[in-house]
Amino acid sequence: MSACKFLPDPKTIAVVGCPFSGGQPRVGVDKGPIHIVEAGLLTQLKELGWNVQFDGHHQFEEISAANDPPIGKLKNPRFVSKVTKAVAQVVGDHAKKGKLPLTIGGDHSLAMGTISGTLDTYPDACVIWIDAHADINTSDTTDTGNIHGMPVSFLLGLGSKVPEFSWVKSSLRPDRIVYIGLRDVDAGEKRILKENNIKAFSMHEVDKYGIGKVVEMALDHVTPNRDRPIHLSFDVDALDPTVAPSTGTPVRGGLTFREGHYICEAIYETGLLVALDLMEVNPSLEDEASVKQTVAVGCSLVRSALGETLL
Ligand SMILES: NC(=[NH2+])NCCC[C@H](N)C(=O)O
Ligand SMILES: [Mn+2]
Ligand SMILES: [Mn+2]
Repeated sequence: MSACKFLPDPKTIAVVGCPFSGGQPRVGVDKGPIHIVEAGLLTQLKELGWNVQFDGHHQFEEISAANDPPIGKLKNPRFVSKVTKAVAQVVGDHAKKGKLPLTIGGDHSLAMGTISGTLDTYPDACVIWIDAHADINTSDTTDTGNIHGMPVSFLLGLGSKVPEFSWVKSSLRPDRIVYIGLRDVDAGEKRILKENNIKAFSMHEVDKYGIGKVVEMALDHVTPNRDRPIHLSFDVDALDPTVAPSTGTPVRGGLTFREGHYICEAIYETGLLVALDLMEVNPSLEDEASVKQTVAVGCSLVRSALGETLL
């Protein structure tokens, strides 16, 4: 295992299971991590040569805010804030101990926490965000009020400040994040991407250049000298719904099975990966075969990002 330049031996993955759905309205995404672990992911990672540490899924019920009316348009703001803050702490602690945090969601609002934890440990880290969506709405631009559509704006410090989220590490620079897979971006989000010069490779660029070139260009943008720690945040809805059907906001025209895995393999090969998120697997959506397929593809994406090769 070549693994990561930033991690001491023995190479250890700290699995952070986050059964959380408060950043969006569809029930079931909180069951994602349980299904993924039950499918045998931890054993599979051990077989790749990793030490795997898992202290059980987080129990967020205790911190659920009973009285949590919207703040502006934001839904469940206190609950999302408390949970993601706890996740930031856990992810940051693991990273500071030289482990690679693997966070399994749960909805994508969790990335506010995971990336805050990464930035706290590696201030010059960059983020590669794989998604059908840009998740960069601000508290001002959001149509839905669902916080899973907003984590990136908080991390960049964009939009009106929401005191509830003042703990979020808003030190991410707009030139240290790059997107791949976008195809459902709200009008306000398009404006934000342009105004902040944020690099994004939509499915149009994947079609035009091919995934190999796109990943190379993405890496050239965020780490031209291949020396910065990488946080990979993978929303399973980046994949085409025929590949990963069980997710809350599916959008047709997505990444193929191989394109998704290629991204993960290529990022592993850089030796720069320091943290990984797998988000938005919802085992309550679609039929049993679809759930099995989505959980299996989630596991194999993670294996590819953590060193599984085809040969
Ligand atoms: N993580 C996700 N699946 N996000 C979907 C976001 C959809 C839409 N842009 C919104 O703000 O609500
Ligand atoms: Mn998405
Ligand atoms: Mn997302």
